[in-house]
Amino acid sequence: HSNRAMWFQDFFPPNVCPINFEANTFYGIMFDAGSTGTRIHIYTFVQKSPENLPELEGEIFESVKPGLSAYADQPEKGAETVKKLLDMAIEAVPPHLWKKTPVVLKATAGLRLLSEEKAQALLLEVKEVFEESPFLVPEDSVGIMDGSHEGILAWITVNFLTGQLSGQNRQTVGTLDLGGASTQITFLPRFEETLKETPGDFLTSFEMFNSTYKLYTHSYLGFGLKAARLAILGALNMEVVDGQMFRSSCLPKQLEAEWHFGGVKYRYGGNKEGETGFKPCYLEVLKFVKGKLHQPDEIRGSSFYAFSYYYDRAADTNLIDYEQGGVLEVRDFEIKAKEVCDNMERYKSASPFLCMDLTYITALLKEGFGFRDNTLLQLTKKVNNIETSWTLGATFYLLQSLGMTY
Ligand SMILES: O=c1[nH]cnc2c1ncn2[C@@H]1O[C@H](COP(=O)(O)OP(=O)(O)O)[C@@H](O)[C@H]1O
Ligand SMILES: [Ca+2]
Repeated sequence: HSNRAMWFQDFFPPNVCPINFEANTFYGIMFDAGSTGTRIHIYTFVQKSPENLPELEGEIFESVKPGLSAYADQPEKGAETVKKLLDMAIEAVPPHLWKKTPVVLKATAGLRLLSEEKAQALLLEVKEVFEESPFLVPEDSVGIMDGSHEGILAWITVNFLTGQLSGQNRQTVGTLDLGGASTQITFLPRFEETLKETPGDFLTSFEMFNSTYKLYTHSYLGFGLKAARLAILGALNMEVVDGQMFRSSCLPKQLEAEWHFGGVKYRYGGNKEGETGFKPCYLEVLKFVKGKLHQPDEIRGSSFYAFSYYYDRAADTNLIDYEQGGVLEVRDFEIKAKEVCDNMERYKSASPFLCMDLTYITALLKEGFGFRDNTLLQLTKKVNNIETSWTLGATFYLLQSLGMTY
């Protein structure tokens, strides 16, 4: 890959000069194998001049459901879903750049929760799909990502996209990611006190764009939204007896239904005779959340970027616009949880879990992380038309390791 300036490039506007265009555009393909879906991110970069960092020009994004972990017993079928997405990259990347375009897949909590054997079988099939493709397949192109990397890379993405990693006046923002099976919190501590009171494995130093950052980050496995539902129902890690019913005051009274998760069938329903509504639901949820998470004092007064299921549930209940996102206070989730849980009949056409999900989010923020009622959350799905996902941070890291950027 050559990024040397060509003597003639000043004679053409950059978008017209064909040689210039070809020499300076490159691609990176990053797969996110999440617990609820698999996603492809195809990033385009342009190196405008040899002395500057490549600029991110755009992204093509597509996703499929369910995630790889749903194919635990059919790894070939799982890899087939990856191949379908990879076909999009064949369309998107010009053929002469295929060999120079790296492709990587990182799996998160869904595969972390599978047995080693089943997870490896899935990853092996995916690796074969990559090897058969025309793209550049680096070492370690397929694997399970460390939870701490998930948080750090999402933090890099958001702070890069909001311009906090370059120029002066850097004011980085913390990030909150709520997945299906795990949840992450990441921020740059400002106070010495925070570093002192934080367990060592919650702090990670890394280098990016010629700066070193020491971040607070932690991934809580089993605290994603879907895993939390099972825990709240009391069904997590249970030997489910055939036909056993799990009931909760967070569900509509008359509800009785089935849910398939991790290859197990669960029957669940409302408290037919007993209580329902926000109060009993919050108490149920607290039993699962309280005392389980580290609470750094410093975050109480700062604002955070929040995405994934925080975003989805806020959009589902019109707390924010689905396209634009918006700014909320922590208490807005509680107000909405009360409204939904105390009027469950009115909301049951949406999702029977809406009350439980909103109550869990409220409890996670307040009692889990220890945020204040008025802590501000910036709900964001895209910045400058780029998805706020750890995948962009991971792609920077990949390009850096391949010597395509620095
Ligand atoms: O790139 C993305 N764009 C939009 N939403 C995303 C993206 N990546 C993840 N999500 C959201 O993340 C949530 C699901 O989490 P995921 O399946 O990644 O679980 P995990 O992180 O626990 O493995 C959903 O709310 C989904 O919409
Ligand atoms: Ca995720």
